[in-house]
Amino acid sequence: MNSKVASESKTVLTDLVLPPDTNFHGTMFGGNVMANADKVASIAAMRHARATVVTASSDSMDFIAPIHTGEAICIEAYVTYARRTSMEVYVKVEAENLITGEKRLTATAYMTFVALDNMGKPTAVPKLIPETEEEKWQYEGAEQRFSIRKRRTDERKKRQAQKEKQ
Ligand SMILES: CCCCCCCCCCCCCCCC(=O)SCCNC(=O)CCNC(=O)[C@H](O)C(C)(C)COP(=O)(O)OP(=O)(O)OC[C@H]1O[C@@H](n2cnc3c(N)ncnc32)[C@H](O)[C@@H]1OP(=O)(O)O
Repeated sequence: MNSKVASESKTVLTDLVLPPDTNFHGTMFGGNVMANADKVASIAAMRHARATVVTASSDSMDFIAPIHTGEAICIEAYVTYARRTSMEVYVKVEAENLITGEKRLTATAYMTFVALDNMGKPTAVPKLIPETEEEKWQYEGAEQRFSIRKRRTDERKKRQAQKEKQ
């Protein structure tokens, strides 16, 4: 299967944060941030795979700073690593003060998507070629993040199997 460069998957969304998107503090609901991040990241994964995808997991999403009503939410995502059928996607969420132009980092996450074929079964995706320094740094860290994720998944499967035996 062909290889693809990371920049081919890059996906960006900018939206205005309005009162219905926000909570009692006048800042954007964390759940809304996560839903938007999932949407942008899934587009990045589909651009890489050129297939439909499902979200398999999301590593912890760190909420670093709030996004206020009237600011823009800017989300950027790209594929950082491709395994056989799964892809790791890095998502970065920033807030932009539209008057001053100041941008702040507000959240980051690594999400994993699995490409599916027409039968809904996992299907192979192209390998990833990192080009920029940041892409190479992300690519090199992916193996370690994968092993942490795998340990978590294996432990869950083991506990589940033990429960089913009881
Ligand atoms: C005009 C018409 C156009 C039509 C065009 C329509 C386009 C419309 C597209 C919509 C797209 C929107 C995107 C929304 C995204 C959701 O909202 S999806 C909804 C939420 N997610 C789900 O419901 C997923 C539920 N989970 C599952 O279905 C299964 O667990 C999975 C993820 C398919 C994996 O199944 P499995 O049996 O474990 O498969 P298995 O073969 O063991 O593993 C497959 C791969 O998954 C990986 N994996 C499995 N579990 C995990 C895990 N927990 N963490 C990380 N990786 C994992 C494995 O490592 C493996 O990776 P590779 O080594 O192959 O690279």
